[in-house]
Amino acid sequence: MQDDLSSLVVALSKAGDFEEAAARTLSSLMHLTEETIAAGKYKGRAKVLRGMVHLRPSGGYLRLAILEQGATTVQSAGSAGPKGAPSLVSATAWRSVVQHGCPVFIDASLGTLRPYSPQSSENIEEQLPGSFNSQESRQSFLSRQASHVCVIPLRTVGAGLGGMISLEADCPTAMGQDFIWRDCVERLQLISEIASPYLTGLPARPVGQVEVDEYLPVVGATMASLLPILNVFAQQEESILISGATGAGKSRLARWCHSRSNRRKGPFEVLDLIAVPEELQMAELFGWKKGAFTGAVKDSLGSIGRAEGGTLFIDEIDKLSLKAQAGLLRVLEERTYRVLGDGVGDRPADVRFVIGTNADLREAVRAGRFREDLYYRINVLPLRVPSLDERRDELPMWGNYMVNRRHREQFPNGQARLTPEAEQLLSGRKWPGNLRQLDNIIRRAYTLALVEHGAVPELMLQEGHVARALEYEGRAGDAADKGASSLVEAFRAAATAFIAEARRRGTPLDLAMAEAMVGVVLGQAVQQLGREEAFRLLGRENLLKNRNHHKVLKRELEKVEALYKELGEGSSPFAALLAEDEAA
Ligand SMILES: Nc1ncnc2c1ncn2[C@@H]1O[C@H](COP(=O)(O)OP(=O)(O)OP(=O)(O)O)[C@@H](O)[C@H]1O
Repeated sequence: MQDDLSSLVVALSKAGDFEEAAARTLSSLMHLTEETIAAGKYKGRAKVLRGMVHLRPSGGYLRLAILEQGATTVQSAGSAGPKGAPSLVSATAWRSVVQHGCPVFIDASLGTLRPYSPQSSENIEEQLPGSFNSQESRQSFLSRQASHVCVIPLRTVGAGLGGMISLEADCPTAMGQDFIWRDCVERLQLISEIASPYLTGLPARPVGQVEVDEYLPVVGATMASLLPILNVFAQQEESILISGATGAGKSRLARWCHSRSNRRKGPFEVLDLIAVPEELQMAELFGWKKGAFTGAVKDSLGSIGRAEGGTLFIDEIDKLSLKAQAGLLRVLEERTYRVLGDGVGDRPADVRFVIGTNADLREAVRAGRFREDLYYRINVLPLRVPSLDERRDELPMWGNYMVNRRHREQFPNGQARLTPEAEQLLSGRKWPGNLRQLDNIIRRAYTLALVEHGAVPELMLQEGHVARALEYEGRAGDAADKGASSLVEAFRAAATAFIAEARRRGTPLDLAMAEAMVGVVLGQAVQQLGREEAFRLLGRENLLKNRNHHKVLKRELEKVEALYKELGEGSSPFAALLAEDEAA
């Protein structure tokens, strides 16, 4: 063992990248496992199948390497291998090492796991947790002949759990019995500890040519290192959890995953929970039959039904009510769902889920707002989208891409570019609002450039254009970044709610009703601030001066009134105001 360890240390110190370190480590671990089998009662009856290194620092997957028995190089996320993307299900393994903080032995045939404790030889056996009860993870192990699995936490210096190593063996005769893991686990742990700094510290092997498309048009160094994992995730059937700051590009990445999946010919549906009131979430998810509740005038498909054969992206998952969480968990586990008010029974859910969040779901679990079993169930393939500030090398490329994309809407064969000085200006500042904020600045700068140069096919965005766009943003105050995007968000939320209502009703809602939004803002402002202050704040002081404000307020509030009536909601909260104005 001493010699083996010395040669492992030498090999690791020479390793140039993560893949090489993973191959050395896994081959040592598998070799030790084989020796242990050969020395025990399962000699000749057990086979070591493969080992995997999963790097999962907080937030998401970073790297994955798989060493199949007999191979000398790892199959990494970037090299899918002859059988396509490697199957990755590790929800159970991950959950158990996080929960127990020690090696865990899984008996996949029996569906049980045992945390290893050196102090006690007691076998405290547990049923495999949540996600495993669904049979899915268990089936995944069994489908690759893995009857027994040993999972070892991968610790990083000072940073806690950085990932795990799993070793899979095939030994049907050991079903329900203590397999060999207990005999070698401490040595397996020692090897893993020695390898940990190399596995977590070495860079990934550079990927070759990166293919870009409209959903991921710009790939800098940070995103390039995530692409292999993303590629593998895209091709799995399990749920992907995409976390990241607002505006960082989660929904585009979800689309990218769909476009690279086997379901790409199917629909891509989005359910943005920020726009769906809690009481409508179940209906939005599952759909309903006519008469299922008041207002359900005809049958309607829910998001799951509409995503049949494709992908459903559920954004802002932390907004899901506890009741709807139970419903979603059932879909994920059973792969069936029931339409509200449907007496016929369950329907199969042929849908792949991609989940988006910018909230800390672990915190939500701790606070009791999010079900722990659902958290682990959707956390099978986690990915954290880095913020724009974490991938600053992309800034000039994004700037050019965004301006050119806009320009080509007018001039399909034209070109718009940023000057090097303008690029530098973008690169020199922080982007708390991420891609969305950058897009807004580029849009403003583009308009300024058009005003100056006219609509010409070849357009240059100069430093001055970008500076003025930034200045404009600055003038609106430091809170502008947040304010502008949250105001847009608020409008977007209102629009999504409008669409959701139109769908829920099953009867057409006239688009003209959306115009009532102006009246809602105006009415609300007048109620909150008084007439004069409200008109001043909303830039309509002139109406006060020429005494046209009564007429305008009346016109806008009538639209609101009509909307309330149409929706069967009775009088609007501005009815008294309207009566007042009519009397005036
Ligand atoms: N591939 C892209 N092409 C062009 N613009 C993009 C792209 N990705 C992101 N953006 C810009 O960034 C904005 C935010 O992108 P996206 O909606 O994907 O982010 P998000 O992380 O899902 O945001 P949120 O959490 O607020 O829903 C887009 O509206 C667009 O302006």
